[in-house]
Amino acid sequence: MTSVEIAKVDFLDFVSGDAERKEKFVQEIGDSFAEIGFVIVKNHGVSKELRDKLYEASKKFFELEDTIKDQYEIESLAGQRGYTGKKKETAKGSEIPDLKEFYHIGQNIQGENTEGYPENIWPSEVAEFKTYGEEVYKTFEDTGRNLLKAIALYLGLYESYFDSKIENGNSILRLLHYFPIENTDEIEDGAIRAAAHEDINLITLLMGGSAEGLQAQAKDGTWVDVNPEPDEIVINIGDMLQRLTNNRLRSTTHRVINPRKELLHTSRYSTPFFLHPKSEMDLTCLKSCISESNPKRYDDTTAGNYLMERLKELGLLK
Ligand SMILES: O=C(O)CCC(=O)C(=O)O
Ligand SMILES: [Fe+2]
Repeated sequence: MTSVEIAKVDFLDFVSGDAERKEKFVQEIGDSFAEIGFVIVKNHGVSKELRDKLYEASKKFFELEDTIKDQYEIESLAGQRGYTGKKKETAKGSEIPDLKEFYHIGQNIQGENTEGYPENIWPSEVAEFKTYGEEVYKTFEDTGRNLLKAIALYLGLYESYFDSKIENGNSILRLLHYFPIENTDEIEDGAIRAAAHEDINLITLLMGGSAEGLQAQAKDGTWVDVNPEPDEIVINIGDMLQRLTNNRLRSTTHRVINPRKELLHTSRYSTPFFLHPKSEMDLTCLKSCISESNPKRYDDTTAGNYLMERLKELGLLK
């Protein structure tokens, strides 16, 4: 059995202005997304300084008492903004809640057309949370737009194909904390940090797993460790892009496993950015991805309807 390689690429190759480097980048990420659904990217645009600042702010928030954090959990928002408490989210198909808590920051558009986008919630105890959260959100929107340009080229579409579809899209920045477990009696048998799941959105940009644990499932079922360097981010394909490309690009199942017993009492922090389009984006499978050997696998739908369906499955929307 050959081991599966997740491509490591340099984002500067895509924006270098050198056609050959650009073409190589497109091919490498596309092939890796088609094979394992993941790539690792360096020089992605979020500076070390900004990364560190967001991490500090996140740490400061999650170290607050649960009773304070609970004030930022607003049930009517279905987890789309603000805090979601410990052991609340259960992966699709799993019975046991994940060992995590998280905070969601969403799209912030000024003026008209804010329909469907609830306002963000900011914790008054950690003022920097808003400053750095918004800055990382914007940077990831830019990096994500560029990565989608590369993906469009790989698929034979025009480079800016996704631009209008993701402008002011419904993306979410998730500050995640896998909390320390002092005593294994506190956790249900089989509970892990994040049970096996697929992401719902177009692509995910994941920053700064402060500890190991992320694994992606290869086609043959084996679990592959995903361990980027601190200055790299992990990109993976979500279900919306898998659907649009009729499975040509893979939305790979992934999970975060628990550390060994001696390290269970330590935290793990990470920050995924779930890049979503606007709700009206048509997710009908691309004609170029349908063939006799790969017949159309999905019914036509829009991003908005698909998201509702998935949130209901997660028990977040009634
Ligand atoms: O924490 C990680 O490394 C991955 C998180 C993840 O997969 C998710 O929140 O969807
Ligand atoms: Fe995920």
